[in-house]
Amino acid sequence: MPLPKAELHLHIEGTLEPELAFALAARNGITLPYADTDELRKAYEFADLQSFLNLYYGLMAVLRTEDDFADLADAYLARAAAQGVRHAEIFFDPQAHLARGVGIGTVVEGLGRALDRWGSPRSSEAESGGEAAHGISTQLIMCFLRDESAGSALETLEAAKPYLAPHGPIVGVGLDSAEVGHPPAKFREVYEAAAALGLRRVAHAGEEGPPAYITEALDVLGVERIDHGLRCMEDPELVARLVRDQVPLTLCPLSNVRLRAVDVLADHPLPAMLDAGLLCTVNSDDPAYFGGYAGDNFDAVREALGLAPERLRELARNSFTASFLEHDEERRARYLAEVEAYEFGA
Ligand SMILES: Nc1ncnc2[nH]cnc12
Ligand SMILES: [Zn+2]
Repeated sequence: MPLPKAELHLHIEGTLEPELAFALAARNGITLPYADTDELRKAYEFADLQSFLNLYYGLMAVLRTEDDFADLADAYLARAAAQGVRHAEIFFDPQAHLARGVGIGTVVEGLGRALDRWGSPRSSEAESGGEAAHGISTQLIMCFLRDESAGSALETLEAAKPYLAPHGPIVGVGLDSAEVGHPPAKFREVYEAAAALGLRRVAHAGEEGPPAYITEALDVLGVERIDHGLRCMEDPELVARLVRDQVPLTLCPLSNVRLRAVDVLADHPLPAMLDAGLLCTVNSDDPAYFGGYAGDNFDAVREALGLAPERLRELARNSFTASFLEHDEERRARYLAEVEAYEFGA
């Protein structure tokens, strides 16, 4: 049985496996610029974030209908459940779909169908095929593309209004896409508007961009978690602040290797970050592209960095502590109790 965990940094579009991409392309009459899944997989050699983003946005062409988004989320949730994920706060990129004529309603309604299906225990599946016996609680976080304009982000927030919590599944806003040259302050106004709507706030910062972007995301955007935050380690004062305030960092170790933020996993600063007292979590980012889902990331850091079982338990505990479960503290307590009761090697 895998260690129970929450996944807090997961782009649903980044769960599009090559097999599903080809199936959706066929369903939608789209010709992909790759002969087959092998050729597509061979293209997953990334020099940096931008080279990944180019392929990632291109492949999204196959996502057109509510059914496509439902199938995408269904496939992710099945894999995540099998790897011990109990709760997932899922990013999506509405602007990347709107640019192709796919409205936010299609995306959210489609994703929502799968999220609802997985929201409760699935004992019948466990009985029939040994699949995960538990459901997954989920929330959606809509990300603004930081290489698009602030005005476009504001329009996107406006379009999302029918789907916001507490009536809809969107609980928060995030900031993703090409980081360097697009500092957080560009999005001050839309984050203020999001706060006024009662939305939670997170942002990618310090993945490729400098530690100053992390500080700016905290000070100007008022974010509650930093996505990645890897480069905080270059600024001891910033580390001291993140430790003091216990600001969660949603690290993505396999992503960092594939996008060349670190050379090899054995060089990842995760152990030093934990030793410093940072509230680290381990997540998969874009698992279809980076070689593994949440549990695979846990396994990889255990092997490459020699993390002891109690360190892994700390990471799992942190994932629930850092999750946006304030509306359901009973559930959070139940998940945390599962983490404490988990027996390694069992
Ligand atoms: N790792 C990442 N960084 C920034 N934007 C992204 N969009 C999807 N994955 C991303
Ligand atoms: Zn990300």
